[in-house]
Amino acid sequence: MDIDLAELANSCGEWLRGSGPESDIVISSRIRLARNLADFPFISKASEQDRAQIEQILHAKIEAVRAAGLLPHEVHYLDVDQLEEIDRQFLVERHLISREHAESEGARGVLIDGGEQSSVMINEEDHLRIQVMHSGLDLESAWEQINQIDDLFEQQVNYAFSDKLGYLTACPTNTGTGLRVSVMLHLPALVITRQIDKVFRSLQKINLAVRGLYGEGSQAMGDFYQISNQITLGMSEQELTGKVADIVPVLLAYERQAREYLIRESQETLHDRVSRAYGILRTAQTISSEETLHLLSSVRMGVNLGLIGDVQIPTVNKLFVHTQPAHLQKLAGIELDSSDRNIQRATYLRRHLGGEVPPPATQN
Ligand SMILES: Nc1ncnc2c1ncn2[C@@H]1O[C@H](COP(=O)(O)OP(=O)(O)OP(=O)(O)O)[C@@H](O)[C@H]1O
Repeated sequence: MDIDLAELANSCGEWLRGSGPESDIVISSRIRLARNLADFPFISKASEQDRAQIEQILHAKIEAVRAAGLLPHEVHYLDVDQLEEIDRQFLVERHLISREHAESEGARGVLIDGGEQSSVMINEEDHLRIQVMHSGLDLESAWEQINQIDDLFEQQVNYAFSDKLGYLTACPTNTGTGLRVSVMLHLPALVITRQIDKVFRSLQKINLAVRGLYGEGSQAMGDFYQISNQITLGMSEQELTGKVADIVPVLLAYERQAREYLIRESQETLHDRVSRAYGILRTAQTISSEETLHLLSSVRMGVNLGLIGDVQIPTVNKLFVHTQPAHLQKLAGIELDSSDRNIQRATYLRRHLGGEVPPPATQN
């Protein structure tokens, strides 16, 4: 069950594969379920001993299910409490665990499938947080996959469930279905044309949440936005999935209209913005991750609009993640401080975008 994170760093997670329906704008679709064991207190009230016991029980069940050949893919279990900080950060950048899971303390783990489509966090805010991520707009099959994983766990353990309320969760906002359905959208033209706030205000009015690249409380870096349901009670899983799915075509139409407007009204300015971004990424000698995300966003839009021809979307998507701090260090195989990371990031970008890379220094 061992997984080599350095090897994993070389690949790209499923959600950034850059394929699937509407993948020019819809980066990925994610569904997660919050579940708890009936016989233990919620994590907020659990003792260290409870947490350790929950982790042991769930880990043992996973091993049993795996040994019985009931898990569809190759899976890996990681003891998150025992991981180095950089490895935990790496899993956050990969969107396989949340920042809270990386930063909290005590017995906790994560189950990851080899294709990185699914992961199950143990002892996050709830005892179990199951997630499935697919590239592009693909909520239906993500739902089918997560439903199967959920059924598998439900056959093994006794979930906290009330006939009246549904699944019981640590935070009342998740009670009921325990479901969050989200799509990660790339909306640079709505940002440039300053329409994004208006769009988000309308989404909030219909109870949809808008979050940044790393979920709750995170910034909208690289013009990536997650749109998800805010309510989990009083609606079925299908209705909640439909609510998010129904809004996506509307948002796609807005973003496409904004892109057409930019091309029609200010093509030179747009082309200049995209070309400058590409130029900086191909030539910079030192660059922060924030600036990289910002510039890659323009390049991504430029590729989709045919303004840049010699780089593909999967490459750009990969660069969004590979230039994050923990990935850079995993790829380099050494720990780097912030200023060395900026140099390493610039070198990595030049190498992957066809810029000039100096030959390795020779020793006399
Ligand atoms: N569509 C998506 N594609 C890729 N990653 C996603 C997507 N939606 C959410 N994530 C990632 O999942 C993680 C958790 O996100 P977030 O905090 O919004 O949701 P959550 O699991 O519902 O947690 P909470 O209960 O705190 O609301 C974050 O790293 C986030 O970036």
